[in-house]
Amino acid sequence: MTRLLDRIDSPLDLKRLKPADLPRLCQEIRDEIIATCARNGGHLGASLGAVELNVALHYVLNSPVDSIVFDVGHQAYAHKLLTGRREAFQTIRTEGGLAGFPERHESPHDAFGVGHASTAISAGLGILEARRMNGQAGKVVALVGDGALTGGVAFEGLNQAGYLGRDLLVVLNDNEMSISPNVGALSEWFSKKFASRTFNRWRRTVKDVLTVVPKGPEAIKVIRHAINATKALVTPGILFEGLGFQYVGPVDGHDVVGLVETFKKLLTCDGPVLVHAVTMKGKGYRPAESDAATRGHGLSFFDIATGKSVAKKPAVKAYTDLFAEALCEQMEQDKRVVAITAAMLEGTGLIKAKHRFPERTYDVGIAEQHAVTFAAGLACEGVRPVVAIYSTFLQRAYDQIIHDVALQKLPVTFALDRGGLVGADGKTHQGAFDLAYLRCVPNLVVMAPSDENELRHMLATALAHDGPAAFRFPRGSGVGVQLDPAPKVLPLGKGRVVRQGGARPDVLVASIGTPLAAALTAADELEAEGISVAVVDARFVKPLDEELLCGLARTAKRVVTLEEGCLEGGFGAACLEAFERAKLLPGLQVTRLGLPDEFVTHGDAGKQRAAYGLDAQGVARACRALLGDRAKRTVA
Ligand SMILES: Cc1ncc(C[n+]2csc(CCOP(=O)(O)OP(=O)(O)O)c2C)c(N)n1
Ligand SMILES: CC(=O)[C@@H](O)[C@H](O)COP(=O)(O)O
Ligand SMILES: [Mg+2]
Repeated sequence: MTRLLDRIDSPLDLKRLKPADLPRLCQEIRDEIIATCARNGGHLGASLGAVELNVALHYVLNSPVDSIVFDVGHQAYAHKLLTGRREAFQTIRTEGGLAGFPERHESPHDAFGVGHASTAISAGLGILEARRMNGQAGKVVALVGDGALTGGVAFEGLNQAGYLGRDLLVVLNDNEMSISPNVGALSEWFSKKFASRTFNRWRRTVKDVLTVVPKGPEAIKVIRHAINATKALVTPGILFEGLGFQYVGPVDGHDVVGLVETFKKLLTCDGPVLVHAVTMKGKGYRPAESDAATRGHGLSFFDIATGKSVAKKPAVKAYTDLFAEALCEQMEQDKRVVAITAAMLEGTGLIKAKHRFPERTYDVGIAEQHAVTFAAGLACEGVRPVVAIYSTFLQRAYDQIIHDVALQKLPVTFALDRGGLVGADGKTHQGAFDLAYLRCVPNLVVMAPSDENELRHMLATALAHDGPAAFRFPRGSGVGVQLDPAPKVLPLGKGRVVRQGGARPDVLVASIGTPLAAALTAADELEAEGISVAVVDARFVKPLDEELLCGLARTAKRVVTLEEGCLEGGFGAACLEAFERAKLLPGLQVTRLGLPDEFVTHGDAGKQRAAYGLDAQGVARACRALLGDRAKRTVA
């Protein structure tokens, strides 16, 4: 039997199906998502859980005249399949293939680009308002998860949407999960939904009774008051009603035919409406349903029959695990140390701390801004908070870092995971900017470890420092070095010479963070060609070891700086500023290696490193280029 899915080249084809065909289509979409994620990895659980919501919305809407604005965008796989990208879907998250998240340039049906959480309501409202101003038609639906609703910006959007009273439809996709089980008072409030089903039944009964009892105005007032009072006790709806939304729900988010009926009705309503759909993360695929926080959220390659990963197990421990162990070690020794994550217990490794020190490990929800200011408050009272957030997500909390922490010199430690290239998640998730965005903040110490030992030492250094400090480390495996017996506190602002390169090296390679390994391999290669290379591991971007770097640069006259971060304002830029201050410019030849001034797309991080010249060959090439004819002669 041919698949219904194969007949759908655009949402218009979907509308040709009968409602009764939709459950079969949903099953076909699920199979396609599972098969593709098994090959490419991807956000399986969120996408499986939102199949019916995607299908029903496209069935009733007229995209791209009408827009679905996704939150995070990791639940949009069915949307991609229904909007002319069925064939390309198998390339998702791979080099040159479809992005894992909605991207405006990829399709006119991707109304808003996304990857970070909590943006859909604000963006959707903006789109709707612009259409009103331009006299354009087009409905707007914001599809938001319960996790995303723990981010303050979602409420900022609700606040304005309720006030403006525009016809925005917000679909709350409530699976009681963020990546881990959703946390917080809001999440507990939502769990009242089951009680609210009972309430809805009771309200219907009361309405039936009211049709038969005599209707004096006083009696009706009393009964209405009683209904509202009861409702306040049992439904999550009053929260949204208080914000000016009409609340509908809870509805079954997997009943595609029911959803079509509900959406049809709600899209004719005036004013903002929030429909509360109850779904299950990983729906329809047992391994993802039963292990929603890990297998259900995001996976690399897996075996469809068992759901077990078939990705090669790395021989060396990941930096994330090492960081988590180092943090537990510090928490063990110092009761003042607490750990904070913004909904990323698994991703940051803090789940280890949560198990060992539940009272001192906080998951604050997808609320990076709050995480940082909460840490600032803790630090005011002598607590030593370690805020573990991915480099890309800490961008959310920039003013909090500056205004709440650095300005007051509060001893908060920032552990930035996923610093540098991240691979398949692409543009929205690259840890490209951290060194640049942190370096310009006064009072902040900024470090990047080159291996596992350095990471442990930098955590100890940050905690020993009476002020704010940050260090960033990459996604993936460490180098595999033997661990020192104990972490050490490093001298602030001091780099280390890892390779002397003789009394008069031909080139200085100044490296920050894990690219050091590439610098050392390049130096070996160049030495075999008769080129002597000094290699410095700067350790600190701020304070920068200007004395060391300028001293060596003065001798070598040629410098290659190396970082896995943006060139604009990053480590290399810091070195240039130092050289300028030391009056070494002009007179010094400097090549800066790093990420270019563009958003780096999804692909294989290793290949991307090579393409940007950040691997050993790239470093060697840059050194040879600085030596020009001399290098050519030596190589010849
Ligand atoms: C600002 C930000 N912080 C953290 C993340 C990482 N993250 C991706 S999905 C997710 C959970 C989202 O939960 P929810 O919105 O309920 O969607 P679900 O996965 O349950 O469908 C988190 C924390 C992110 N994308 N953006
Ligand atoms: C959707 C999202 O933002 C995260 O789930 C992200 O994909 C995490 O990726 P890793 O934890 O595998 O780096
Ligand atoms: Mg959720």
